[in-house]
Amino acid sequence: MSAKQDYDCVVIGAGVQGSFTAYQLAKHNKKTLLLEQFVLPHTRGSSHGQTRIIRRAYEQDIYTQMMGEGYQLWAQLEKEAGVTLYRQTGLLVMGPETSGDYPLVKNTLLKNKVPTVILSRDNFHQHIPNVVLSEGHGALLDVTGGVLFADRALKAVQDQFQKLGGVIQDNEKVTEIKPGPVVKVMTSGGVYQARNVVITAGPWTNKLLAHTGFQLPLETVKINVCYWKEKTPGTYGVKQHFPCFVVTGSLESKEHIYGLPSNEYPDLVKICYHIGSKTDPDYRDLQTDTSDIDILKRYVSRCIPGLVPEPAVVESCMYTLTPDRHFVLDYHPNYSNIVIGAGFSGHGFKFGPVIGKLLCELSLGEVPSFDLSSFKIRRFQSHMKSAL
Ligand SMILES: Cc1cc2nc3c(=O)[nH]c(=O)nc-3n(C[C@H](O)[C@H](O)[C@H](O)COP(=O)(O)OP(=O)(O)OC[C@H]3O[C@@H](n4cnc5c(N)ncnc54)[C@H](O)[C@@H]3O)c2cc1C
Ligand SMILES: O=C(O)[C@@H]1CCCCN1
Repeated sequence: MSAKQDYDCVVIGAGVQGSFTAYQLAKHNKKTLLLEQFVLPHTRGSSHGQTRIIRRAYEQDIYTQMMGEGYQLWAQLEKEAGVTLYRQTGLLVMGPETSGDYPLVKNTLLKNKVPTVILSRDNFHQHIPNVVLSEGHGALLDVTGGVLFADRALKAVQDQFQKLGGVIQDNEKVTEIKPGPVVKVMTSGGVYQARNVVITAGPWTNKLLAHTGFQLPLETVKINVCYWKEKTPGTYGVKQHFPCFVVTGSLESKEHIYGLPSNEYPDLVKICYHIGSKTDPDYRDLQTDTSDIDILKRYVSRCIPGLVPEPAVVESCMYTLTPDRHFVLDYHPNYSNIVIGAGFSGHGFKFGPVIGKLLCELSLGEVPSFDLSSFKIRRFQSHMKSAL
C-alpha cells in the first residue's frame, strides 16, 4: 500500500454530484482528490447515458428557484469547456388537471414567472402532433425545458476539475473511512488523509456510511431505460421540435411516465417509467422485474401512436430514493467535516452544478446559497437507525 497522501478534501464518487463538488472545491483553490471505484467513464451508477431532462417545472418552489441558477451554471460550464451541453426542446407536462402534481407544477411555474405556455385541449394537437392527451389531463410547456447531454457533461466537468489541478483516481474503491479531525480514507490502491470529506456515492451511500456508524433511509431501485422505434423516422425527433415530456401521477392514476425526443439513437425515443424495483447496486443485473415495461407498452400504444409499442433497446440505471424524494445535502450527524450529498431520487442530474456549489459551501463551512432545510438529515428522525 502506498504512503499516505494529504488533501484539503477527498470527494468519494465521481458521478455528476461528486464531479461538480470536486470542481467547485478546486475552483476555491482546495487541494482536492476525487475517488471513483470504477474505471471512468462507466455505466454502473446513476449518471451515465447520453441524455437527461432539464426543467424548472416542479411542485416545490425551492427546485424551481435552484434551477434558476442551475441554467446559468450549466451555461458557464459550456463556455469554459467549449462544448454544448444543453438543447432547448421545451418540457411538456401532462397530468390530471385538478388533482395530483399537475396543478402544483402549474402554480409553481406561474408564481416564479417561468416562461410557460398553457395548452388547451383544442390547441394541443397544433403544438404536439402525434400524442394523445388523456381524458381529464391538462397540458403545459415549460419553455426552457430541454435535454442535457449527460455523458458529455460529466466528461466536461471532470476535465475542468483536472485543469484546475484536481486529481481523479478512478478504479480505486474506498474500503474504509476513519473519521476524526483529519479523516483517513483507505482505498483499494492507497491511503489518503483530508480535513474534509464529501460522500457522493449514489446508490452505494449507505455502504460507505456504514464505516461511520450511520445509515440513511435510502432505497435503491433499478429503472429500465427503454427506447421505442418511430414508425415514421423523425416523427418525434429533436429536429421536429418534439419536446421532452412528463406525465404526472395522481392517487388514482399512477402513470409517472417521461420521455425525451429521438436523438441519441437514430429514430428511437426514450420513454421510461419513474417507479423501479428494489435492487442492490452491486447486483442490479439480477433485478429482472419488467412490470414497468408492461405499463409503458400500454401507455405508448394508447398515447404515442407513432411508436412501435415494444421497446427496441432496454438499458438500465438506478435511482437512490429518500422517503420524501427530496435530496440529502447536509453534514454527517456525528462528524462535521464529513458532508453527504445523496438521495437524488431520480431527479438530481439537472441540479449537478448547483449541488456541487452547495456541497462545496457546506464543506468550506460557508452559509449555503439556498435554504437547505428541506434537505436536512434530521427530517428522517423516525426512520434512522445506527449501523453500530
Ligand atoms: C433512468 C434515469 C433517468 C433519469 N433522468 C433524469 C432526468 O431526466 N433529469 C435529472 O435531472 N435527473 C435524472 N435522473 C437522476 C440523475 O441521473 C441522478 O440523480 C444523478 O445521476 C445522481 O448522481 P450521483 O452522483 O448522486 O450518483 P452516481 O452517478 O451513482 O455516482 C456515485 C458514484 O460513486 C461511486 N462510488 C460508490 N461507492 C464508491 C466507493 N466505495 N469508492 C469509490 N467510488 C464509489 C460510484 O461508482 C458512482 O460513480 C435520472 C436517473 C436515471 C437512473
Ligand atoms: O428529473 C427529471 O426531470 C426527470 C423527470 C421524470 C423522471 C426522471 N427524472
